[in-house]
Amino acid sequence: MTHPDLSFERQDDIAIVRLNRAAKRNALNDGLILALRDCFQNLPEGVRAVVVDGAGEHFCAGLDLSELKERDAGQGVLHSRMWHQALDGVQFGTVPVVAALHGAVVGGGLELASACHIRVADETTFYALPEGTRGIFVGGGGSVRIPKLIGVARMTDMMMTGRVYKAAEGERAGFAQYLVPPGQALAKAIELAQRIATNAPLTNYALMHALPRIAEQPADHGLFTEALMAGIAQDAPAAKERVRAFLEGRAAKVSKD
Ligand SMILES: COc1cc(/C=C/C(=O)SCCNC(=O)CCNC(=O)[C@H](O)C(C)(C)COP(=O)(O)OP(=O)(O)OC[C@H]2O[C@@H](n3cnc4c(N)ncnc43)[C@H](O)[C@@H]2OP(=O)(O)O)ccc1O
Repeated sequence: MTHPDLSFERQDDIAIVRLNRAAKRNALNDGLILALRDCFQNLPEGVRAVVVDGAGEHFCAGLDLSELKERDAGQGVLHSRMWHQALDGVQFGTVPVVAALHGAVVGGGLELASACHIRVADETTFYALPEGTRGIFVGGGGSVRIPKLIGVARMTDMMMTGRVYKAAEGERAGFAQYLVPPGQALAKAIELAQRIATNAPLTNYALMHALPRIAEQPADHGLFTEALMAGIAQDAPAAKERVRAFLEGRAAKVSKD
């Protein structure tokens, strides 16, 4: 994985993917979005969870606005689809992704954070969607993902008024599941990723892929899918070993596959 603005660090079963463009507050230009897409499409074998964070004072300042001015409507649609590909790769990829947030999580940065499965924010974090006040629209899947975290009404208010949510209010609104002291988001995200990496892969797969789909389905479809997942999951050797270990009062032998 080689891109000057995206770093990749392997730590045993987990990987840390870092936006590394601090001088521009990790603003996402086309090169960086494509690098992110390629990174999640080509995770090395054995990576069982990923942490995404940003270098410097901020997680991410969103779309690189210097690239916006050159685009017509048709190019804009394709650009948005490119972001969708990249961020779908985060949400619907192969392994769980934990976002470590600090400073600005704005615009496309919030879209990236919302594609992750768990968000840890430190107390310097703030959330905003400046798209509305800049005369543009979200294009990285935000209109689909962000209302699922905070609701349509809050998102509409943020986009219409430019409202900024500070860390604690943002956590209460639903942006983040964990709020930690300044500078501790990465350590907490790594701790969570390491814990998640010990889950049975089928469990993580079901939680990443089945759960959000079930939540969208009419009740009878959802219950049907849930029953299938319940049956498949409990039949997996990893599940049998883990339940047996609990009943026998010993540590489970955790397999790597
Ligand atoms: C429409 O189709 C789309 C849309 C999208 C997604 C859209 C969006 O993301 S819109 C939101 C864009 N982002 C912003 O409006 C935030 C702008 N930045 C800031 O408000 C601040 O920089 C800050 C993040 C709060 C940080 O403040 P501070 O620490 O004081 O840093 P600055 O001095 O302001 O900036 C330093 C340096 O970085 C450059 N920079 C910052 N943000 C951006 C940016 N978003 N784009 C480009 N450059 C940025 C800033 O200009 C400074 O540069 P210097 O050269 O002057 O040092 C998705 C997909 C679609 O299809």
